[in-house]
Amino acid sequence: MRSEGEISDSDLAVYVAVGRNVKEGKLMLSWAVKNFEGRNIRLVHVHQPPTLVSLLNGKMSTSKLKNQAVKVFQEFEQLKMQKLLNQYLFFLSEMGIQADKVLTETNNIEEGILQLIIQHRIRRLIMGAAAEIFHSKKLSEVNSNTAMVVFQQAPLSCHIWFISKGCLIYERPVESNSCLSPTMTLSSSTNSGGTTLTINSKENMDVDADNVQTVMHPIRSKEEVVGTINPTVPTVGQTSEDGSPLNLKVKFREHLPYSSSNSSLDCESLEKETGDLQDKLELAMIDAENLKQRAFEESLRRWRAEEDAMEAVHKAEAAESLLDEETNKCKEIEELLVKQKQEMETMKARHDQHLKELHLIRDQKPALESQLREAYTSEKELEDKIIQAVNLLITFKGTRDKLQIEYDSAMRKVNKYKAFQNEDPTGMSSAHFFGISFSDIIDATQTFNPSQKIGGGRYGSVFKGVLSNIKVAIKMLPSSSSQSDSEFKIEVEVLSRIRHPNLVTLVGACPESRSLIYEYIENGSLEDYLSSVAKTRHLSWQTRIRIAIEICSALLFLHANTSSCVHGNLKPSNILLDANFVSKLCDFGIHNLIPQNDNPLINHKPEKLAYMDPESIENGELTTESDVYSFGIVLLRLLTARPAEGVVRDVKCALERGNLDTVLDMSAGDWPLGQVKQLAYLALRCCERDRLDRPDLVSGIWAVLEPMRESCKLSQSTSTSCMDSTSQRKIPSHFVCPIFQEVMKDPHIAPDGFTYEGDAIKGWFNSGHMTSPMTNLKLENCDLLPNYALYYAIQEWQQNT
Ligand SMILES: Nc1ncnc2c1ncn2[C@@H]1O[C@H](COP(=O)(O)OP(=O)(O)OP(=O)(O)O)[C@@H](O)[C@H]1O
Repeated sequence: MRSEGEISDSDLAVYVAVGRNVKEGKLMLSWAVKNFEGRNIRLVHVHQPPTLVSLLNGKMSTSKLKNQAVKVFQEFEQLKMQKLLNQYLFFLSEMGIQADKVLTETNNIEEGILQLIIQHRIRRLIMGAAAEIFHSKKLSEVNSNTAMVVFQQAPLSCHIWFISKGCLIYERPVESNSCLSPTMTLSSSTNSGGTTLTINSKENMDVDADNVQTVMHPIRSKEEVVGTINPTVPTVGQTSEDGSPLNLKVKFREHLPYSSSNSSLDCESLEKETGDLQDKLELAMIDAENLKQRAFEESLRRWRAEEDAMEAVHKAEAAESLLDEETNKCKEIEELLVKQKQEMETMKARHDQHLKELHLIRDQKPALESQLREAYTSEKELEDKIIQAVNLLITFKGTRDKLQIEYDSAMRKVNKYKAFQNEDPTGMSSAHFFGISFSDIIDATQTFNPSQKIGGGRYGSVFKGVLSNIKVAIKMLPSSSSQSDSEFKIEVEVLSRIRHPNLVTLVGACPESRSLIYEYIENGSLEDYLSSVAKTRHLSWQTRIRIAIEICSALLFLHANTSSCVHGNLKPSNILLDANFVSKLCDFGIHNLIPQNDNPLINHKPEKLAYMDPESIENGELTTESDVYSFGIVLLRLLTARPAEGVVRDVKCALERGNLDTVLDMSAGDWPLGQVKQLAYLALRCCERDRLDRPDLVSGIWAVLEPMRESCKLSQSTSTSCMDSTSQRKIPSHFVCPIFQEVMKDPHIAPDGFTYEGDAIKGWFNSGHMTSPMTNLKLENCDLLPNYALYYAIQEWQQNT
């Protein structure tokens, strides 16, 4: 408790009543700080709670509003108020002033201010002089109902400053004899007429009559208050002519302090007073207009507030519908949950069922696994059986193919044998030689005397000898052959029937010793001439071309034969030259007497392999194209006399470089380069690795060689330079009949272009042949022409020798 006369905090503090107009409030605070430096500043604020019931304006009862919405609205208003006051506090704190605040909550602002003055024993109060819209520095009077009510009803001990736009408009100083007793209490009661404030104070009972009248009289309304200030103005209840309540503005300076001295009025003063009253009435009218304006603004504010309330109601309704929706969703979710629960239970039941089945399967697993193992085993067994069966099938197929080949070969031989049984073009029979015994062979070779040996290769050794006073060459085949005697005899019989001027004649055989007996050819082999180092035995280019033609003719004959005999071993060492340098092929068809298994290629010398068709080396198969390949190499050797290995490469290079003459064997004389080039290209084509790329013997090779025959003959007859002396003394080869092998007496030209002895060729045709004895090619006719030129040449040669 504070003792009487003791100065309290509130006695010294300056209270500043601030409203919603922050700008005005801050100006007031600035004024207060400036004029009351060092004093505590306290904010006075009356919070007007939201009047929901009035805002709703009967459109909706509060009961309809959810309590929650009301609460939220109130909290929102409180927050707004706090924010407002915080702005003031912050404003002061920026000036270094820590301020307090005193608050109250009531609908009536002036009532709230009065309550706070009394409650906090306020001695110094600063407040706005005008309503919010009327604030002005030029304001000369208090222009606010609130200010007027506070002015009128505040305890006289409270000094009040009325401020507008930061300027002091009016000041109500403290009455010298006024004081507020600490025991003073404030009671307020509300009746239908408005608020009544009563200050109960013993001391107040002693103050002068004017003050009592001002402060102690119950106040029923603002108008009544105003009316009590000046008895000359109209009293409460008075209305203006337009019916609006008269709200009279009081000019404080005129009325305060109030003077009670009334003297008798004379007429002049009465008129003056009437004039004053009229002025006041006009002022009151203006005030009434202002009030009307304010009432309109109030209505606007209220309308906005109503709008806000309606919005809040809508929000509340929306929230309610949202709530309903959420409730419905909740229900749906609950239903869904129930459904899912049921599904879960069903699934669980199924899961249990599956689990049971799984257990059952697990129990059966070992049995199934053993079954599977058994199945695997039987599958493997079956697979093995299938593989075996397939292998067996392959073996059977191979055997069948082999048998088929053997059968075909046998059939061919049978056909060959049959064909040759009917053929004996020369009328020569060699059958009498087939009974040659091994002892005859021993005698003929002088027991294989090495001096009698004239050759030897992979097909055995060759001895010269004499049988029945005939010079023969005996070829001793390898004795290890797996061929039976009967097979050997058949093959030999077939070979012995192949007769051609350019083939060495097989005259007999000894199956016992596996030996073949050939006519003896005097002049050695072509290899002897080509590889002669001393070049003492050289061949002219004409002879070489003729040999090539003869060999081609012999091959044509072999290939065109009904049994289509492949030579299979064509090389210069198997081309023998007789006394007239007529070439004769030996060893033809010998590969049929020595099966390939008995004659591995591995034993071949590289020089000999060079003549072999690369394809036949790879697959062991001999074809007519194999002979073409060998012929190509022989031809290249005739041209170059170079070793068989590398001759293809050498000639190719020379042709590419355009200097073929550098690789030619110049011991043959002056090669006709045109023909040589032609022959070189032909030979290279024969040596193509792919069989299909090689030329055909008839259309590709014979067609090139045949035209060279005549030119070659003419050159040979005119040229003597390249012929050795021995050959000049010998019978010219073209004087000899290809069939009889004798100098012709009656030479005739046949349709194949060759000249034969008249009787020999006629006998050939008469025995039913329509082919050439030289080429075995079919002849168009059997017309013969006497070759008189040759006849006279032979006559001349015979006379000379
Ligand atoms: N009928 C024959 N008249 C004269 N000499 C012959 C006769 N047959 C073969 N010769 C001579 O025997 C040689 C060797 O011939 P043979 O065919 O056995 O051996 P090769 O050709 O070198 O080898 P391969 O056995 O591989 O054919 C011939 O070069 C030739 O000199």
